Amino acid sequence: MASMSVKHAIAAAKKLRSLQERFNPGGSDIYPALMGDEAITALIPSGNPLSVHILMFTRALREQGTDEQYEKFGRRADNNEIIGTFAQTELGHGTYLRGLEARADYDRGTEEFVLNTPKLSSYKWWPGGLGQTCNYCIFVAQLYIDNEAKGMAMFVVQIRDEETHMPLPGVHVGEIGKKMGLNGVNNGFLGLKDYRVPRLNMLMRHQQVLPDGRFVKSPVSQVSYFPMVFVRCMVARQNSNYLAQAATIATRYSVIRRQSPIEEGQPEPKILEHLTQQMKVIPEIVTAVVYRLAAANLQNMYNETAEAVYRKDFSRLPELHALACILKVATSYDSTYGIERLRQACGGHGYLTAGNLGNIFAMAAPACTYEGENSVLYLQVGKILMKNWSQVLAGRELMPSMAYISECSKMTSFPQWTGSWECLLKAIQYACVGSIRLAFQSYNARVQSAQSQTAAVNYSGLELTKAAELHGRSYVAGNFYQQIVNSPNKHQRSPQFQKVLENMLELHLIQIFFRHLGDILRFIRITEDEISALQRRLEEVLKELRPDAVAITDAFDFNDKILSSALGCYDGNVYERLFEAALKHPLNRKSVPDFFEAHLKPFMKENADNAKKSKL
Ligand SMILES: CCCCCCCCCCCCCCC/C=C/C(=O)SCCNC(=O)CCNC(=O)[C@H](O)C(C)(C)COP(=O)(O)OP(=O)(O)OC[C@H]1O[C@@H](n2cnc3c(N)ncnc32)[C@H](O)[C@@H]1OP(=O)(O)O
Ligand SMILES: Cc1cc2nc3c(=O)[nH]c(=O)nc-3n(C[C@H](O)[C@H](O)[C@H](O)COP(=O)(O)OP(=O)(O)OC[C@H]3O[C@@H](n4cnc5c(N)ncnc54)[C@H](O)[C@@H]3O)c2cc1C
Repeated sequence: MASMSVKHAIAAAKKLRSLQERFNPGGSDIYPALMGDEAITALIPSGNPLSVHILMFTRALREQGTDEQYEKFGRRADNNEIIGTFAQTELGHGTYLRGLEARADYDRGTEEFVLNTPKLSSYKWWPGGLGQTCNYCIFVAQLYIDNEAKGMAMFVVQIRDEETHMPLPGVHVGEIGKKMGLNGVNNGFLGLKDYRVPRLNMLMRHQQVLPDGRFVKSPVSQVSYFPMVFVRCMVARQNSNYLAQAATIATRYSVIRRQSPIEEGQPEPKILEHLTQQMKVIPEIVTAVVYRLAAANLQNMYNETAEAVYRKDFSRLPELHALACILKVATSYDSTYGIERLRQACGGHGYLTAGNLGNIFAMAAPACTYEGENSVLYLQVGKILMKNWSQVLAGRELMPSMAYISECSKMTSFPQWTGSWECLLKAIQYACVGSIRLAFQSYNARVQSAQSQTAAVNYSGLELTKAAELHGRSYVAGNFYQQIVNSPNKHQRSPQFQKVLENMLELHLIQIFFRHLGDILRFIRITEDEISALQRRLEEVLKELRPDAVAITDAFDFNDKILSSALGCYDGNVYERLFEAALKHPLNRKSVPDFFEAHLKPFMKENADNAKKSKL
């Protein structure tokens, strides 16, 4: 599987290169070409062993290295002359970066760094492509000068000979073993023993070690985390894609499959006529659209911030960090749970490999873990919300994506309930700000009682993660509302198209309202009749969107090869394709399976003989 994936990945990389030349001739930015990568990524169902090379290794060289270092390493990496990965996580640490054990000791006598993974737990563990594909890596280690810790630093490390691909002396490298999915990625392990690299192999755009050993600190230490921010932004797009693929499959299957008459004596309807089936499938279609739009917004913000960081303007880093965390978490959680809901909506056939929903789930699910485990990132956002609440209390302005927090903080109570879109959106935002206020009271009480900030974060963790989740809902729903209601190109849309978009907005807002009804009722009085009215509107908008479900998913424009699903094929010949896939199964090559003579027949005969004996 690994070699097949590498073969496909190389074909993909060549296509990526051609896309890049088409979209971005001579440019070094891979963004425009990545638009095509969702297709490429989908075409390698066991995962792309070059993903981390493309997304992290090349970008770290460009963004963390000096211009000279880019010329020496980055250009060759961009041109795929060398293949690298991003080796940060260790067997013993993934989340707590300050606990990483790999070390780089500066030897001023030879102007080299001596790299070591001192214990088994210090081994790099997980980096994509590390096991078999890569001959280089960005090695993230704690920097030591005269045995004094200086923080994390990144080093360009060659791990395999470029000609023979043999591991170099002092390098212990290999594959970490089978996973739930992505088994074509050859995630690997890496141990280094007294492995020396020249001083100029430390990426020094933001922090430097001078030949005499003097250390020049980065103006903003967090800029070394920037490669992770980029992938978090990409995860938001990638996972909205996976959800869109699963929604396309389940929608098409739901208008082919007929089951259970709704009226006695009537013919069996398409299962999408059942209201409960509509509630399983249509909200996932809308969620895929909502996150694709949010991810596009985030990508633009990343581009702007990356350019600013390149000019040493770090002012937008905190907001990008907060949004990248919130969207990476929300899209990976909601896509993973949504794909499983869509698999279940396809009944037994959803459980067949030929339906491909299991593989899409296995591709989407690890995004809840990699690039920052989701609950850790929620806590990160919770901490940022606490800082921003202090700003609100001090009457200071907040970053644009948190401006609603200031507005809601000035409201002494929630206005008269109208049930309008603005009302629903404000309700979610108001509940978020109420949760932030409560979390802050708990957190601040702990800090005031002499608990350290870290401990206060831990013991307020449940309220902090709730506030972070509601902030994510507020941001995503607010972005969708703006795109549908206030978009500058709204007038270019046909009235019919605008109506479909507004139905999707109606469904998204009501669905989020019901998902967080408990959180909302904690801060807003809403009567039983007002809630029942929303229930009716939910049923109504599902009915309204039912005729558009297939057209919306067709607009995702996934061809059959990408969906790779007998349930979601464009021609709708589901049963023929399921049967065709079944007949291809190796066990169907013979009428009598080998295990009959070897195992089954003796087993049945032994039981028959014992039965006879017991009768005698
Ligand atoms: C269109 C195309 C379609 C798709 C194409 C294909 C796309 C495919 C995408 C995915 C492909 C698959 C590849 C997967 C590869 C996976 C790679 C990895 O997993 S790499 C390893 C990832 N590891 C992590 O993410 C580690 C998580 N831990 C952390 O980030 C940090 O430890 C922490 C944030 C949890 C804690 O940070 P720390 O510094 O230890 O402490 P503080 O929390 O106190 O933070 C201090 C200070 O820094 C600020 N901060 C933290 N992080 C950042 C950041 N990233 N950027 C900016 N600022 C940051 C934080 O807010 C604090 O600020 P302060 O003002 O001091 O309060
Ligand atoms: C498919 C895949 C690909 C990957 N690719 C790469 C790669 O290319 N390069 C790379 O460097 N890494 C890679 N990783 C590793 C990934 O980044 C880590 O797995 C991730 O950062 C989580 O760290 P961990 O595995 O140590 O989990 P842990 O941090 O040990 O998490 C275990 C549990 O502890 C909890 N926890 C941890 N810290 C806290 C805290 N402060 N507060 C509350 N709870 C906490 C977590 O929430 C979680 O529930 C990959 C992982 C996967 C699954």
